[in-house]
Amino acid sequence: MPDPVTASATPVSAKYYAIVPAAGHGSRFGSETPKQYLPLLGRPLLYHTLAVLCACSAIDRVIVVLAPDDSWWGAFEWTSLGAKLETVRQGGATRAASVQAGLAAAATAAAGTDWVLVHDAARPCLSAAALGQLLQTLADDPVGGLLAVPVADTLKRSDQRDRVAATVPRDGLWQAQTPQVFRYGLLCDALARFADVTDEAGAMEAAGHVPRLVRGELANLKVTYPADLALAERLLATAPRVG
Ligand SMILES: Nc1ccn([C@@H]2O[C@H](COP(=O)(O)OP(=O)(O)OP(=O)(O)O)[C@@H](O)[C@H]2O)c(=O)n1
Ligand SMILES: C[C@](O)(CO)[C@H](O)COP(=O)(O)O
Repeated sequence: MPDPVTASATPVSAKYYAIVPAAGHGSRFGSETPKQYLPLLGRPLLYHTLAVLCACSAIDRVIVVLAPDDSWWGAFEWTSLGAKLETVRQGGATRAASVQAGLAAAATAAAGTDWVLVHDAARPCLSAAALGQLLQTLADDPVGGLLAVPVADTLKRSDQRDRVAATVPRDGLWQAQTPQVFRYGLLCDALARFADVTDEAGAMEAAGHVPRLVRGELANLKVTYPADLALAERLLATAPRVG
């Protein structure tokens, strides 16, 4: 069966670069060890995140953005993930700044029409199927888009005493995930102009583009609080993502 990604109509010359911002401190998680290095099924959480990207045949390079003072990366063994992996120690004060450092690292080789996938270090449960679906759906897209899931719960807005101020209509609301995949040149331009955003799609929207929402999986959760790590472990234990 042909690879659903490489068999798409994207010109063969278009390359795919993955950027993994991994320079956060995990303040909401509250651990001394940054959450991306916490153990998950015997390996650092970040290993699982990178394994799915490194195993994807369409992706040419996987650029991990570390904090300049990161003292954790060197303590682990990453060579089994293969030759696509590289690091830059230029993470910034915000996620957007870290992503921009990754984009700069790709600059010497990347063409404006190449694709760049940005994927949170803190999302270790991305499945190869969801990644393939994302790339296949966007293959002919002029702009790009992101994995997301439609909001499934009733939404409440709170007042300052944690009492309900309003019920918010959820029609048309989605939870944004990563990877977020955009044309390299468009994303560089958008983030250079609009860096006060929490995701790449936000910068693209501010620049006047209309990112496409591609339905993902709830299992692609972001490890934000300690309970998320236990959930991620159960998900990965019952459905390994790679190998
Ligand atoms: N200055 C920053 C901030 C975040 N990130 C990365 O961006 C992703 C966003 O996830 P998030 O849960 O917000 O991570 P943290 O910023 O580490 O967490 P917190 O906001 O709780 O401090 C993570 O992979 C994180 O490492 C980054 O590379 N550089
Ligand atoms: C990019 C992101 O994962 C989309 O859901 C998310 O916004 C990043 O985390 P943060 O908590 O907003 O920093």
